[in-house]
Amino acid sequence: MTAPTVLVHHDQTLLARAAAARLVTRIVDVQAARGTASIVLTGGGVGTAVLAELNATGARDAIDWGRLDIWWGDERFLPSGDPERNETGARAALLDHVPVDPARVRAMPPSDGPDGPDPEAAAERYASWLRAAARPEDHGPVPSFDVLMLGVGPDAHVASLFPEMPALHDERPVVAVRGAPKPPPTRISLTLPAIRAAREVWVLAAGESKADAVRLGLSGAGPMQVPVAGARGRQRTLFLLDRAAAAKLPPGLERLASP
Ligand SMILES: O=C1O[C@H](COP(=O)(O)O)[C@@H](O)[C@H](O)[C@H]1O
Repeated sequence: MTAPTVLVHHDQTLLARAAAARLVTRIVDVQAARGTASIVLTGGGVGTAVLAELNATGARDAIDWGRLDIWWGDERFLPSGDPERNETGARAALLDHVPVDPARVRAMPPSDGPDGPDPEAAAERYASWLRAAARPEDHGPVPSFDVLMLGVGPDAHVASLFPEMPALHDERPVVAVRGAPKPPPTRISLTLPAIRAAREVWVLAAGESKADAVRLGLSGAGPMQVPVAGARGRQRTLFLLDRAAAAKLPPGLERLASP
């Protein structure tokens, strides 16, 4: 696990724009080196804003969309097309507008999908897709994602891993979450071991409501109480923040990325 680097942008718009530019560069670099790249999307305000900014930049055409594997870190377990699903937001912001290979876009199953309203079966199905995509050099049941993005809640949750919930102890890569404190209560989520399989983890946070969670996530707190504290990449961990989300960090921890 890597120690986080903290980059602070002036506001949410600049943060989303800069993260989108960083994502283009990373994907293009990986595709040039290895042929294909893999990313993991997040729901939430900033995560969706990054995808909209990516769609708006001409640089998006530098990506070979047909050679990009797209996964999700979590999903609200709702019917296909429900506006609250993270997949729905990602498709509207970006995926409906770029030439992705549909077979490489692995959304988490909806509640009206092949497993019906059984989130445990849906989680196991997603785990089987990840297992099938993992290569021997990944040394585990999930691929070594090139970039895994995470939003963070005011309660410090990441993906659908909420403080003190059993999913935080789970060693399986994907779990069903019932009784989430943030609606909807039933969700599917990658677990911390799956998140930590990523080469790069990017935590995205904007707004003053996230300032305490960000401070705790960088303070050495335990992931049971502060899930974002457990979100770390194998090669790199970035906390990409706006000023409001960084406002409670001790001085010197952050680097100003845009004035
Ligand atoms: O419910 C969720 O919330 C978090 C954070 O969302 P935000 O709107 O407060 O930024 C998100 O990362 C997660 O994917 C989502 O399911």
